[in-house]
Amino acid sequence: MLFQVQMTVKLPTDMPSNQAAEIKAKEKAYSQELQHAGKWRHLWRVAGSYENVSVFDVEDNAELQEIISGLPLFPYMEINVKPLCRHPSSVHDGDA
Ligand SMILES: O=C(O)CC1=CCC(=O)O1
Repeated sequence: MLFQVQMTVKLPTDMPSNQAAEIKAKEKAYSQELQHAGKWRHLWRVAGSYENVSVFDVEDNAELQEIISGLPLFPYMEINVKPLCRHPSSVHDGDA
């Protein structure tokens, strides 16, 4: 199942920079592991904001929830999830 997930990062302005850097490093490692595993299929920066648009390929809603709630930045993000299905005019296979 494919999902578009939009994540907007809102770190507290008073968070010490070393703590922020540590969380971001953990987030990077976590996301790269999932990208290598094929679960996190796309990761795009929204130009001009601390926000990304991602596409996840997961078994079900429960797996998506597990992945998202495990994000090190999860406590500091607004997250919007949209289920995706194949567009009838797409020339690509259903594999996104
Ligand atoms: O910087 C972001 O958009 C948050 C994020 C998600 C995966 C990652 O490595 O950073």
